[in-house]
Amino acid sequence: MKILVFGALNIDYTYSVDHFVQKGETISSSELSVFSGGKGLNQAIAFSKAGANVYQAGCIGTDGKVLLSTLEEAGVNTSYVHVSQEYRSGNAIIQNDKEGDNCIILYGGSNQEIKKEYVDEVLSHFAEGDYIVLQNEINEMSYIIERAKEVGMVVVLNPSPMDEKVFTFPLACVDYLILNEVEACQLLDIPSEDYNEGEILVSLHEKFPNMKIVLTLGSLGSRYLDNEETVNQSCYKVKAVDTTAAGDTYTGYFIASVIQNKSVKEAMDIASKASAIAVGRKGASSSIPTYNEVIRS
Ligand SMILES: Nc1ncnc2c1ncn2[C@@H]1O[C@H](COP(=O)(O)OP(=O)(O)OP(=O)(O)O)[C@@H](O)[C@H]1O
Repeated sequence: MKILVFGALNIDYTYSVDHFVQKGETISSSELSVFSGGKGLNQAIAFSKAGANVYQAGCIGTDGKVLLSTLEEAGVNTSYVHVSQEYRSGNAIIQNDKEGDNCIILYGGSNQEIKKEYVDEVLSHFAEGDYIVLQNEINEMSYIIERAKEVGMVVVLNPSPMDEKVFTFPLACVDYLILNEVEACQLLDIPSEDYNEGEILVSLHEKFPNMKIVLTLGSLGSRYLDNEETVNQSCYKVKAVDTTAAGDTYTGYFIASVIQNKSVKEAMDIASKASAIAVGRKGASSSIPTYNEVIRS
């Protein structure tokens, strides 16, 4: 059984600054850190660390060698990643000030240059029963979902970041929907303050009765609902240092565990343990723990 994570790969340039740059101003940065990111890359790494046989698809520029190295070091198969000669890799310019606040310029770059022929080529290497895992940071999402379903793949969607495009996706083709509370309320078009988690989950199930739904709730844990069972999972207590990639870690570990024939309850438990460890560490993909770290914790 193969898993394909088809999503965005980003180079994050993080500059430490005294204050955010103002209109017309030039400032110096005391430190530059370069990180590999993008929800596609983070989730592929989470799958690999969870012990899954995972392939990455997506498009980078010739400046994106660092992204391939990060993936390969984590054990992700990168042979289907496309290297564009025309576009730069997706990237983010992040200013990080003394108070720890961020201000970000995001450039989609090659992440927004996915071509249908490339999608067809990648999917020709996969078969019925393989899994495809998608987020919402690349173009041609509807085409990818439709084609993956035609191939007979199990479709996992994490509709993040949530925007109007998600409403145009062929959602009837989605088997697993993994999302946080804010994304769920946007998808249901309801104000979050008027509904509790249970009501949100039931409303999602009414709207998408054939999906297996995982609602993540930050430090309040997570909930699962399908036609057969409801499972509530509390989170593992940890001193939160950096919540970046908590959801990506959860998605990778949850689906990897389901594929390893663990029960939903067991999969949620492992995913919660893994994401709590990630929350307790600084960084995005670098904070995702290995399977051994998770079971020993
Ligand atoms: N403060 C925390 N302490 C322990 N576990 C946490 C904490 N925050 C998140 N988690 C775990 O991570 C899971 C996913 O978190 P969350 O619901 O915040 O996802 P998300 O909003 O998609 O995250 P992100 O966008 O930051 O990657 C939660 O269901 C929980 O198990």
